[in-house]
Amino acid sequence: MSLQSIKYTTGKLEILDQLLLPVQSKYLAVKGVEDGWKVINKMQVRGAPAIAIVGCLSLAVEIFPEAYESKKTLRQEIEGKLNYLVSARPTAVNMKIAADELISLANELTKDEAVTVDDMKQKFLDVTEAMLQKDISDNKAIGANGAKAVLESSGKDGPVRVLTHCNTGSLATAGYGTALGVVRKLHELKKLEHVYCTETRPYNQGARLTAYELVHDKLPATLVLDSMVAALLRAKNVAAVVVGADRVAANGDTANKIGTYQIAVVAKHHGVPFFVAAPLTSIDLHIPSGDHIIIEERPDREMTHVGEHRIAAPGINCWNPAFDVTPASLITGIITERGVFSPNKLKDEISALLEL
Ligand SMILES: CSC[C@H]1O[C@H](OP(=O)(O)O)[C@H](O)[C@@H]1O
Repeated sequence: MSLQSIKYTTGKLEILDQLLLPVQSKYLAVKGVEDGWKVINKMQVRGAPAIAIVGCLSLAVEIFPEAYESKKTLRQEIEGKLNYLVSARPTAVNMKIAADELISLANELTKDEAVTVDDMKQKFLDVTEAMLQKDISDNKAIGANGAKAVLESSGKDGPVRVLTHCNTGSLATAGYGTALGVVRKLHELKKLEHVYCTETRPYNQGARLTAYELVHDKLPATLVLDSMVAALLRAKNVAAVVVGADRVAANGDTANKIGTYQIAVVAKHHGVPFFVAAPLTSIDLHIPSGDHIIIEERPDREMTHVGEHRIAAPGINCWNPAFDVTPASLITGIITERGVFSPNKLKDEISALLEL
């Protein structure tokens, strides 16, 4: 059983094909940007941070063996290929933020006459490769900040029961995870009584991926159906809900896996604190509210079939949005590597942190 979603050494990138989990653990070679776009679009690799990392590394392995005649040529290659990778999936912002930062870097290096084209290529490789370790360290900080926030909100010193949705662990990131990083930290602190994970139809990130991670780590966990959340919060003394994010708007509205919004509504009804856990690279201060977030719609077949087995009547219409938007009013706190923010203070406090 491997929980390493991404394997990378300079010039070589492989991803764990998550469409085959939990039955088969198979790595796929990603030899360039075309491969990168395809494995992201097909959701063989998924999760906002993992998408950005695999996208950028797919460009790194493509340019590594190449010799470029000029910095202008290399800059054009970097800009064009990164913008193409952003198109693979529209909702998560991490790939877009990484692309914008790397294009800005390429522009700066192009203008710097002291920098050769080989220097520029090496700098691009160094910065993209650093994304792996930074993501893991960010997730460890998210875990620590989130565990503290969950315990404080519970009004007791634990152990606590938490609910999570979709997959936000090592299979959605470079390792450890965001919301599942909070769960892992609670367990490390001996403050996790139990974690409940939803199956997360139709891709089943919860049943296939989160359950896989929880069993691998031997955490006390129970899989529940998406339709069980209301009954669970009424009956099982859940202290908090902790979910991930694909894009957090400036006002704290959050796009996350479909089903998150209704969990937030049920949590509000039952007075259960609802936390979003995400790195700053999932926060998009350029959009004022969740109304501006593009929601990806995926193929009907992801709803009508499980593998090759049809489970829905032929001919029925389907609506398959991959995400929904939870309004900031339903969110207790947004857990990041730099701290936990109230949605209504997010923009001002993140701007101050980043000196925007
Ligand atoms: C740590 S980001 C995980 C985030 O991404 C998932 O979406 P998908 O599996 O479609 O990439 C889901 O929204 C998770 O919360």
